[in-house]
Amino acid sequence: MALQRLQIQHCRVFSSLINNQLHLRRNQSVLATPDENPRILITGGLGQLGTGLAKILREKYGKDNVIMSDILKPSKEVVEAGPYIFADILDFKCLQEMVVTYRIDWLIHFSALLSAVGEQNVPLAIRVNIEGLHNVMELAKQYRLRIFVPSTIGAFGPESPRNPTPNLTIQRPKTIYGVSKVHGELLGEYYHHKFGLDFRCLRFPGVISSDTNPGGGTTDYAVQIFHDALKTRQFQCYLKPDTRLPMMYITDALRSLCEFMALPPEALKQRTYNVTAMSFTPEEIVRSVQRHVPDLKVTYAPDSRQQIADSWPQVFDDSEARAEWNWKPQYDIDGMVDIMVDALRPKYQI
Ligand SMILES: NC(=O)c1ccc[n+]([C@@H]2O[C@H](COP(=O)([O-])OP(=O)(O)OC[C@H]3O[C@@H](n4cnc5c(N)ncnc54)[C@H](O)[C@@H]3O)[C@@H](O)[C@H]2O)c1
Ligand SMILES: C[C@@H](O)[C@H](N)C(=O)O
Repeated sequence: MALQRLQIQHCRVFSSLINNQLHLRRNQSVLATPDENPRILITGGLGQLGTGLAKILREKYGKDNVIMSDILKPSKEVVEAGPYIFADILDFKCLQEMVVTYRIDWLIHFSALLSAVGEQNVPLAIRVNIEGLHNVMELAKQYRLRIFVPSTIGAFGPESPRNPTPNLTIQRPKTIYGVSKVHGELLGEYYHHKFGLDFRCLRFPGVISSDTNPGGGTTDYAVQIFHDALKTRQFQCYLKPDTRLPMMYITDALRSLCEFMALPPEALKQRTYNVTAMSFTPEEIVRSVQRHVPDLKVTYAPDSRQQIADSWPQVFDDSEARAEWNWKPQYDIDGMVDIMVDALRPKYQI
């Protein structure tokens, strides 16, 4: 099948003579963001969120209707699961070729450097998180795509109310990650008002999952604790024991995204919503994990991530998502810990 032959390929420059406006006119009728059977492109698809989302969307919309892209070498499992294409988010032509070739309707933009790694390489974070965003936003405008760009609790700063942090409040983040996310929120809303772009954005808290390694965030201690507890029964936490942060189990996070993306445009009163499920501190998750691993020993050695965490929301107010499109999480801290331990226990054979 032609589609299968295209699964792994380096993107070629489609044509130096492509006229974007001509494409826009030709494709307007066929790329009309259908709600029932959209063709979906996920950028940064091999990360923590993309891996799980592709499975859900492929079950719902069909394997060949969900195109994964990233700059990482894919595993055999990824290749066999459906179309995967190498695509650097900084390469506009490459992204454009994917959108045209696969007749994409929805673009889920996950390529990013997260908060802690972003602080280690600010120029790269600016390129990937801001220039990359400009590329996908422009593509979505030109080809009339429905576009999802995740934001984060990291889009707030110490001047924001931290307990709780409402949907609309002052945003003065102190990381390049947060600055790039506020830029994304504002640019998306601007494109929506100016050009009618169907831009959608959820601000996620720390997401906890078992099937991929997290990509260098400040909340990732809440994933690492499971691996260390099951493997060595010892865990060193880089945050202080009483650092409270909003969190969410991945099943809830991805369900919120799928429900939000499936809403008809007229059902949305706003374009950017807070979503969350729980808030806890390191000492609270330690107690919950100790229900399964009673001899777990924990030490605390705060590092530069403490300063980031101290500037972020402690409790996230997602009442507007709950009221306006019925968002409701299913996992609390103990429910999340039970499922994480069940999922990871076989890996460490205890
Ligand atoms: N995981 C969380 O806790 C969380 C919380 C809030 C928001 N988010 C947001 O969700 C999105 C996905 O997060 P994640 O946890 O899956 O991150 P991740 O770090 O696991 O994945 C990001 C992916 O982007 C890819 N990438 C990096 N540079 C790229 C480039 N030049 N071109 C193309 N791809 C590139 C990486 O290879 C990686 O697979 C991000 O925008 C992140 O800010 C995540
Ligand atoms: C919170 C979220 O954006 C990510 N997990 C980070 O800590 O950077």
